[in-house]
Amino acid sequence: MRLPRHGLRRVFLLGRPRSGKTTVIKSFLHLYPGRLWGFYTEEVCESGRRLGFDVVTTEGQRVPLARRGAPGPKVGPYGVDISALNEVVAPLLRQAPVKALLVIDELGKMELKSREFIGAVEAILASNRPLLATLGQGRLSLLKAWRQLPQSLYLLVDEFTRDGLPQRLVAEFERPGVLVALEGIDGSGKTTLARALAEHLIARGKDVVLTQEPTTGIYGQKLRQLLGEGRASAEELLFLFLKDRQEHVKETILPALWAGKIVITDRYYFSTLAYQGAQGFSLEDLTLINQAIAPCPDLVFVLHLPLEKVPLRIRHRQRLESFEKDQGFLHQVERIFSRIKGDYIVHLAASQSPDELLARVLAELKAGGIL
Ligand SMILES: Nc1ncnc2c1ncn2[C@@H]1O[C@H](COP(=O)(O)OP(=O)(O)OP(=O)(O)O)[C@@H](O)[C@H]1O
Ligand SMILES: Cc1cn([C@H]2C[C@H](O)[C@@H](COP(=O)(O)O)O2)c(=O)[nH]c1=O
Repeated sequence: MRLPRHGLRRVFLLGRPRSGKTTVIKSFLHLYPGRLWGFYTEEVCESGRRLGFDVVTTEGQRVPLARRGAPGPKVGPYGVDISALNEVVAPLLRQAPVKALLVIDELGKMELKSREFIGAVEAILASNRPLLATLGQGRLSLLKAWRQLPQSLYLLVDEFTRDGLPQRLVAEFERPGVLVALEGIDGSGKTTLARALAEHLIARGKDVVLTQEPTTGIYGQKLRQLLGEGRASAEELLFLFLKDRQEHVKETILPALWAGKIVITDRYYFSTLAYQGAQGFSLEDLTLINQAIAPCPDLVFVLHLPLEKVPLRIRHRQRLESFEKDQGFLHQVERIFSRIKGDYIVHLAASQSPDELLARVLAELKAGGIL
C-alpha cells in the first residue's frame, strides 16, 4: 500500500439505498492491486423479489445475513442472523492482517444489531487503519457519529459519481505519484507559483505534470466561454465544473499518479467549494460530490491576497471573467477559502514575493516527505 500523504486513512461511501454502493465496492475489489480484507453484502433475490441479504467475505465465505420473515432482530421485513455477524463477520474483522486494507460493506442497521460487530468496527476505527466502508442511512446514534469522524473522507455514490468511483478510490490507498493543488481567489498568484514550482522540480529531474482547471477540454472551453460572457446560471456552471473535473481526473490526474509523477494542479475542487459555495450551494453537498469524483490531494496550498490588491494584479488582462469583476462576490469566495481546514491544507500570504512563496512551498513538500 503506497498511501497518499494527506493522512486521511478512512473512506466512507454514502448514498441512498440502491444507489450503487455495493457495485462500487465489488468493482474496487477487482481493481485494487494490494491485499484486501473484509466483506460485502449481496441481495438474494428470487423471481425478481428480494428475499434478503448474504455476507460475502474476501476469504471466500458466503453466509446469510438476513431473510424475509426469518427469526432474529427485525430490520423492516427481514430477520437478521446475529450468529453470522458474531461468529463469521466480527472474528473476520478482528483477524485482519496488519498490512491489509479493510473493506466493510456495510455499516448499516442490520450489522449494528450485533455488539460483537460494533466492537470489531470500533477497534478498527481506534487503530486508524486504512478502511473503505459503506455507511448506511438512518438516525441511529452510531451511524450519525460515524458520519463525522476525523481523518476521514466521505464520498457520495449516485448516478453522477458511481461510474468513475472505483478507479478514483484506488488512488486513496495506492498512490505512486503525488498530487499538489494550488488554490486562491483570482489574481492571487496560483499560476505564477505553479509554473515556478514545476520549473524548479523539472530542473531537479522530477517527472512533473503541470495542469489546471478549468481544463482545455470540451467542458473547460465551454466554461471559459460562459465565464467570459457572464450569463450562465449557477447550476449550469456547477454542472460544467464537475464534468470538467471528472474528465480531468480520468484523462490526466489518475494516469499521472499511477505513473508516479508529481501532478501540480492550478485550481482543483476547493475552487468549487469556494466559488460555487459563494453562489449559494451547500458546502456539505459540494464536498461530498467533489470528493467522490476527485482524489484528495496530498497537499493543498491556498493563497490569500487582500482583496484591494486584486485589481492591480489583474489589470493587464484583456477581458475579465465574470467572477473577477465582482469584489463582493470575491469577498465571499475568500471567506470560504480561509475556512478550509485540514492537516494537508497550507494557507499562504500571497503578498510575499514569488521567491519567498516558492521557498515556503518547497519547505512544506520536504516536511511532508514529498521531496
Ligand atoms: N507573489 C507575487 N507578488 C507580486 N505579484 C505577483 C505574485 N504572484 C503573481 N503575481 C502577479 O500577479 C498577476 C496574477 O498572477 P497569476 O496569474 O499567477 O494569478 P492567478 O491566481 O493564477 O490568477 P487567476 O486565478 O485569475 O488565473 C500576474 O501579473 C503575476 O505576475
Ligand atoms: C476550477 C473552478 C474555477 N472557478 C472560477 C474561478 C475563476 O474565476 C474562473 C477561472 O479560473 P482562473 O484560474 O481564474 O483562470 O473559474 C469556479 O468558479 N469553480 C471552479 O471549480
